[in-house]
Amino acid sequence: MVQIRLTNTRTRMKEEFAPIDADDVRIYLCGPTVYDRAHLGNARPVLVFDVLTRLLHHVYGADHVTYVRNFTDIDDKINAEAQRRKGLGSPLSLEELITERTDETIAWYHADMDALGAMRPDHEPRATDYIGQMIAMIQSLNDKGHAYAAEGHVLFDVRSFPEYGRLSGRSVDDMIAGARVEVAPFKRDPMDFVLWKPSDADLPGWDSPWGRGRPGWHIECSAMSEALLGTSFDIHGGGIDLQFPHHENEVAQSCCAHPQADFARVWLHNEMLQVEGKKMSKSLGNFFTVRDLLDKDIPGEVIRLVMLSTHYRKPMDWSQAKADEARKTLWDWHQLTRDVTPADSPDPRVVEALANDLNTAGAISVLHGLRDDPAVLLASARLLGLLQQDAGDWTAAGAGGHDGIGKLLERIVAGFDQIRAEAMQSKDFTRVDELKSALSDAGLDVRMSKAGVELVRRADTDPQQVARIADALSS
Ligand SMILES: Nc1ncnc2c1ncn2[C@@H]1O[C@H](COP(=O)(O)OP(=O)(O)OP(=O)(O)O)[C@@H](O)[C@H]1O
Ligand SMILES: [Zn+2]
Repeated sequence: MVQIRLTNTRTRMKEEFAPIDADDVRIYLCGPTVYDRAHLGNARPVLVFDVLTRLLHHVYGADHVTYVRNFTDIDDKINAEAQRRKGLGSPLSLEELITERTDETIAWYHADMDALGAMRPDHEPRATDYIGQMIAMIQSLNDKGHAYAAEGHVLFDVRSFPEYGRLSGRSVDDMIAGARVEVAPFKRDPMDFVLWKPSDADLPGWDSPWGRGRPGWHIECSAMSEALLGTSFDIHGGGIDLQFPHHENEVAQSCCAHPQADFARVWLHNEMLQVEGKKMSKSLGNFFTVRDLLDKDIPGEVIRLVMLSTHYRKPMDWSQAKADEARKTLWDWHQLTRDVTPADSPDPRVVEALANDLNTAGAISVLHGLRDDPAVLLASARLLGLLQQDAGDWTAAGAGGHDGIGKLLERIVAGFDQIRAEAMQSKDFTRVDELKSALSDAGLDVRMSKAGVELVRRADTDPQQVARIADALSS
């Protein structure tokens, strides 16, 4: 059997992976808070865990892996959006508006992650369906002396868990010095964190032994992972930004509630997708969504290849040049593997690369060497979720051809028509001529008539150049 090795954040070592139960390998990924569209950074953990799942399926069998990814559907930002809609005069109740917002966000999330070729997890629990389990866990922490109630809140007492800080490698005192922690008069220690808090009368809340309220974010994942995977499971992951405090707090809760169990044995954290050296994030406002890219006719598969070209533990950024390169590669691979039946098994070097701490970049470079063996190329690429059967535009016949160029052409024609109209007014045709020669260089013939501009593809049409022209016209 292939030996998988993974870098465990908990031990800071690359370890040989040995599942608790090879018949049921259990993994949990912290999923999104469903208040808005996923940005490109949010897609990174999804793709990393998708490749991990595919590898586990390959090694242990698809029926012997359980993959859970939650939806956090309790959040101030969700409430704020519902209140905004109410303010705009919606006849729905606040509760209905909250459900409307979370449902639509989950539908977007599914559509966007599907477009990236990510498999749906086996379970996608919503926090609101596990409130009972959260209350029970908080109660048990309270009973064991790890939590205390104060002013309608229940707080976790970090000083009651000597290992607090081990996952992120910091002592409680260092954390207090370095972190911006919420100081509240009812906290015994500034690092104590909320397990339960009161809810305003007009906002969603649940009855509990501590009054009407709602759970803190961290307890959600502790309760949902236990409910679906048990008190000890194999791999828990997310972006490195979650290591502290979210994952540190999950460890504290779960290990104190079940001192005999391991909680998560391996912690897997992906590095950040960055924009000019900073984490792409909603709060910094330096983000674009997966949907933005898809709408610019960048196929999901191109996004996937770009993301997997960098090892998950390295920061990376997105660039048009990377997308162009990936588009070219995929175009080539799709041509090579058209009508090819995949080989029975992938190239062992691809499996080996992935088994070595998910070395996706290494696996991709092996793929580049498989041009002469399309059947093996196809089987191997599929282990990375590439060249899947339903890869969409690349193989679809029709106006767009094989590479999703159709929509780009529509945009270029619209831009061209406008430039031509302006030129007729000003009698300056420089831009029209420039555009015509750029299009010709990109492998498109331009036909102009009274009815408008028509673009005709030649055999040498270069999809990347066409995409660049379309982008330039719409910017
Ligand atoms: N720039 C990024 N690069 C890689 N992973 C990221 C990035 N930003 C967030 N993530 C990951 O995305 C997942 C969903 O996170 P979450 O829903 O908390 O994000 P968010 O709050 O919408 O995003 P943000 O961090 O931008 O405010 C988490 O696993 C998180 O670690
Ligand atoms: Zn979580």
